[in-house]
Amino acid sequence: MALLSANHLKKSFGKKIAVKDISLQIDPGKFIALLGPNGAGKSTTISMLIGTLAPDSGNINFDAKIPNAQNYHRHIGVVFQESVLDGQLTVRQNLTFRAKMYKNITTHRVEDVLNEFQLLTVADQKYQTLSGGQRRRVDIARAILHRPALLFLDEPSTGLDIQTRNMIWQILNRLRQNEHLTIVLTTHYLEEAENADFVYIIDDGHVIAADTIPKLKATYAPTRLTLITSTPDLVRKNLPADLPITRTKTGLSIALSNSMASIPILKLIRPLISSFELRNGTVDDIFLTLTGKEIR
Ligand SMILES: Nc1ncnc2c1ncn2[C@@H]1O[C@H](COP(=O)(O)OP(=O)(O)OP(=O)(O)O)[C@@H](O)[C@H]1O
Repeated sequence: MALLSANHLKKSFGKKIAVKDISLQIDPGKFIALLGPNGAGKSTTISMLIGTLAPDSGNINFDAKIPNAQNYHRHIGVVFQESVLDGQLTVRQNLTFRAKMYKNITTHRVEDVLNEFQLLTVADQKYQTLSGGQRRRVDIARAILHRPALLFLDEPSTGLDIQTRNMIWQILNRLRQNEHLTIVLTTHYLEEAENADFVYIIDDGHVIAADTIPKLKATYAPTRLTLITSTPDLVRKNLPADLPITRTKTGLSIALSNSMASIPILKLIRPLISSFELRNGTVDDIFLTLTGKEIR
């Protein structure tokens, strides 16, 4: 049973149709990415999923364990693009204040989370004096304090350096493993979507593809074997006729399902080529194939 499913969501702001038709399903324990360029409709979708914006049409269904909207917010954590914390309060005060909004969150839990997010050294520093990466860690710490089943992250890495991004993902992956946390991420960082269990590619208010990364790559961004040769016709004659081969300036290019499939091919034509190149498909290639444009 899906934790959450959305069917044919649509949302306009005046004449602007931000979300035209988005359906998606969030299964427990999974890491789901909504990938798309600026303005694709990701944040608007998240706002509808978390209940802060009502769709014009379409519906959202919750798992039976989350019977009504009042209960729903206890099961979710949200990290918004803009922080919702008080800059004048310290990190510890912000988290303690948040903890008081829930029953059963002990001081011990606040300290554990500070420790988990490596924030103890800045715990008594005002939030507004923190670096961007430290702030983001506090934002996420706030969002998971009440142990939500489902965490929404709206472009959490924008503007962060690679070390901070890696650190945040180490913590999130630990939470996924230890607490079975389900994550819904919006991003335009292709490398971030690469680790997701399932990806919805969104463009211009629509889901234009939805699948696992390996399946999306196989369909829209195959591994490509490029053969450098001065005798392309001869090489072609020596290869199975059903291979998807195209001519290039310097030889031939073959689309493959995976890199291992190149081995028998290379064995067949080894004496006829001067060199070869093997390139695995990327998430970038998927987006390019689907939309004809780069994501950023
Ligand atoms: N409150 C609003 N009023 C008018 N237009 C809006 C409003 N919110 C969003 N839009 C428009 O709807 C479209 C989708 O916006 P949305 O923020 O959902 O996209 P996004 O994919 O999250 O983009 P980004 O990655 O830049 O956050 C954009 O063209 C945006 O300008």
